[in-house]
Amino acid sequence: METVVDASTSEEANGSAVEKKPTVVFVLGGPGSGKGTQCAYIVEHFGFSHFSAGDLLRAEMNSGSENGLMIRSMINEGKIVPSQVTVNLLQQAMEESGNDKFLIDGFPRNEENRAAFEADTGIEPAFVLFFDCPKEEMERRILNRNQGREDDNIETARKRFKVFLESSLPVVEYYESIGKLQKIDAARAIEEVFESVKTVFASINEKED
Ligand SMILES: Nc1ncnc2c1ncn2[C@@H]1O[C@H](COP(=O)(O)OP(=O)(O)OP(=O)(O)O)[C@@H](O)[C@H]1O
Ligand SMILES: O=c1ccn([C@@H]2O[C@H](COP(=O)(O)O)[C@@H](O)[C@H]2O)c(=O)[nH]1
Ligand SMILES: [Mg+2]
Repeated sequence: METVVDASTSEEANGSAVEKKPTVVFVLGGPGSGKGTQCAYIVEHFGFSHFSAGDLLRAEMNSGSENGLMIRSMINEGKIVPSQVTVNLLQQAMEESGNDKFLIDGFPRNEENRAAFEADTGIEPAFVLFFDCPKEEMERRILNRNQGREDDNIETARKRFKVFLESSLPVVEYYESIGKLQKIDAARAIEEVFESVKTVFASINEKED
């Protein structure tokens, strides 16, 4: 199994060099909960590279690749693209970034995604941010987004909410069960949400110092 790693190494007590794994934070939350919006602020303040799995899939869909049609059909139905496609795109983006701190937004979407990422990269997240937001608010945000996304319509949004409840929430619950979940009330103004996010990242930085 290939491990995605930063080129840097650290010395073990016996003097042998060991690969230093990148820091990964998964950013989860329902459709329209504000993941992308908050990730942009985190990048500015804390030096992470941000990869939205949905954005990577949309870019792949528009690139004319052999997976393009399959990805478009899955996105328009609100379904989860096979893990290997998404994990490969994430691995490639991480490798090309030259960074060793990553925000992975909107992934893992289900248990299979979670297991595939861990198996292929050997990386477990340092922690998981979860943006908790009522469905009515997420629906309002999606329908007002106006970024030309084909899946921002009421019919697909409802399918995405259903998939979120059935497949993605169990992943959130898993991370809660192992003590890695940082839950944020996302039903507030953008700046207020970011105040809570900042507290989480600041306390993690303190622990590392
Ligand atoms: N706290 C907030 N209050 C009001 N509007 C917000 C807030 N956060 C984000 N928005 C707006 O809601 C819309 C959805 O936000 P964003 O794209 O960040 O969500 P997302 O979780 O990445 O959604 P998706 O899962 O569909 O990619 C955007 O138009 C954004 O400007
Ligand atoms: O890991 C992933 C992430 C996304 N998808 C598909 O893309 C759309 C849109 O995702 P956003 O995070 O809202 O940008 C999502 O509904 C899925 O169809 C995916 O399959 N796997
Ligand atoms: Mg997004």
